[in-house]
Amino acid sequence: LRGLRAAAAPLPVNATQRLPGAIIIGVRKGGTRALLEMLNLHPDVEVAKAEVHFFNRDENYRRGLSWYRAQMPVSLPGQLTVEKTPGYFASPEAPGRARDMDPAVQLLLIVRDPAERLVSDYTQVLHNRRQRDKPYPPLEELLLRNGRIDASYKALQRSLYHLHLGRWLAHFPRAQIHVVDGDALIKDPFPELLRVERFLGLPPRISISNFYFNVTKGFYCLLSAGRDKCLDESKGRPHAPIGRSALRTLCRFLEEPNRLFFSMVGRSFAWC
Ligand SMILES: Nc1ncnc2c1ncn2[C@@H]1O[C@H](COP(=O)(O)OS(=O)(=O)O)[C@@H](OP(=O)(O)O)[C@H]1O
Repeated sequence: LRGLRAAAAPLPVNATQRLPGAIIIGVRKGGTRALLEMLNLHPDVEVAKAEVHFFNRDENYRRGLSWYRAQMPVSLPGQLTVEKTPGYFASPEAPGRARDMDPAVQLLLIVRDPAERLVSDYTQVLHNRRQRDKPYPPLEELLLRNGRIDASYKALQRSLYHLHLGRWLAHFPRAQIHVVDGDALIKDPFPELLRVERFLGLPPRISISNFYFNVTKGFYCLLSAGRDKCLDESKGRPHAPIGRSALRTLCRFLEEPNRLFFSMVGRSFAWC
């Protein structure tokens, strides 16, 4: 009955759908869903539940900002609307289009060890192929050609963070992009969330008691208003295997791209 009453309660007159004030632009498999759900714990934040793919898909972009706004949740004045589409980060068109929408939009980029990210990316594609009874080559076949890294492999391209960030920095100042450490978010999410709140100019409302480690899931899950939420089984899948020598070759290949990324963001990460 309480649920029914709540559903029937009229919305305040100033409740409406608004364009996002902050966007989680990627990276794919970096922890974008976890970050969005964690931010949603904040009372001043409303999030778009589904990925919108507005700036990276022409067929959506052509529908215009009114279509984009219609994908957003209802919010009150003073609340921040947030959406996440990991495909934005590597999209050549997304940075300019996002800037055209709002040059002041706040950007969140969650990164993760790029070798680990690549394996996670491969594992997701493999899973989707298997669901449709379609074959898919082993990871090493896609990653290596004659023992050398095949730089055209899409999942590798997506791990070259410096290339993609360079395009965003051509349209936005560095200070407008907050980098979240995705590996830290897995191990200890609360400190990362505190930094995100601060960057977004939100009062600190997310508390350590909103998080608990779920041993069965093997990840932190969320507690809010007596409700318990873990991410679904597509997050935290066992990764496909990669041989030690292939991993070494990959890590060596990533050294220079990682170094370039570190100098762009002004910090370094303990990656492979
Ligand atoms: N709390 C919590 N629970 C579950 N999973 C968590 C969590 N925090 C971060 N992660 C990591 O999020 C990874 C998936 O990233 P994304 O949500 O960005 O993936 S996607 O691009 O939207 O498909 C996913 O990657 P994989 O482990 O490779 O599946 C998780 O490691």
